Amino acid sequence: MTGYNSNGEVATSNGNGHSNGHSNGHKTADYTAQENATYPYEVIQEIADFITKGSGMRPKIGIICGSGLGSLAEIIQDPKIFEYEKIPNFPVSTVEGHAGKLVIGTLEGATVMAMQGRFHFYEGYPLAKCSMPVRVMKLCGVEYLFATNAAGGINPRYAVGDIMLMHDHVNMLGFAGNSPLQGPNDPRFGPRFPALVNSYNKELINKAIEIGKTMGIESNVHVGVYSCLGGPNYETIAELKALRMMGVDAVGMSTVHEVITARHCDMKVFAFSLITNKCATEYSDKKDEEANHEEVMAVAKNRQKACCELVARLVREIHSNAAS
Ligand SMILES: O=P(O)(O)O[C@@H]1C[C@H](O)[C@@H](CO)O1
Ligand code: HPA
Repeated sequence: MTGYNSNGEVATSNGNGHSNGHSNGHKTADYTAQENATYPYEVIQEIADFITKGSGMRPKIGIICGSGLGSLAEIIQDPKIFEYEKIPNFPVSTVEGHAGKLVIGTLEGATVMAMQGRFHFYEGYPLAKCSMPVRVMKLCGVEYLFATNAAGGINPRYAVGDIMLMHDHVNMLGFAGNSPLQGPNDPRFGPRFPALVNSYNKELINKAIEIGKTMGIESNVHVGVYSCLGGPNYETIAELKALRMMGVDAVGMSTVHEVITARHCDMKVFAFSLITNKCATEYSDKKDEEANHEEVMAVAKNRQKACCELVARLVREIHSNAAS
């Protein structure tokens, strides 16, 4: 099978389907040359076949779990679990709070696949590689992408633990000339120049607002604009001020390239940020106002129940509407 080895060269996998180039047990990013970052359709198809044949399932909804939100995948029943390391040509997760497992099974009657662990630009992966699993989902049969993330709240009205339903984004990596769609375009995935207005499905946002009301958390649910920066460093005060002036409500290091890839191949997208920290937009010497990953993980753990419930109820809505 054709793939890429850790030097970015075209490689042929061995008998057990491994060609990830990380056999020494270290979880380090599998560096791939930029020119090889766009996976050919056939390679994506092989990965999708590996998953659908291995699980005997064709999921309709794909879920990407954000930092510390891997428990979203633990509510899936009768799961078939694939470790990323065992999936041919799949990258590996290198970040704490991203387990590196693909979980396929049933949630509220629907067949879903969830990524417990996503790939970030700061891990050393090109954007096309970060969002390649979205194309795998598409060829597995996924029609709806749910993407979740941990983010810093810039909107002063947001509190730690709130949920922001994404209705738009500002693609800062795109401003810098980076896109997951760079390189040759394969029209079997989508058009060369996709439009991104209305990327976030309004019907799903409205349903999620209603679900928030029935959960009694309506005052903790917002609708806002997310921006992705490259990371891994958190933002400076000047950057946060600039983002706020641009209309950004929450900032993180993911999701946008996944959404672009999903919209390119015509998936319906629902995404939300869990606000894990408030971003200071004024200068201060207070150490406790500095963002840190431990706090992000701790807040995510505290709020995982509400996040799981929101996801499960929205999946139920989609499934019951499709069945009726
Ligand atoms: O994968 P997400 O976007 O949820 O993770 C956020 C961004 C960084 O990876 C990390 C920073 O604490 O959390
Ligand atoms: N900035 C960027 N990414 C984040 C943050 C933040 O404040 N919190 C969680 N992920």
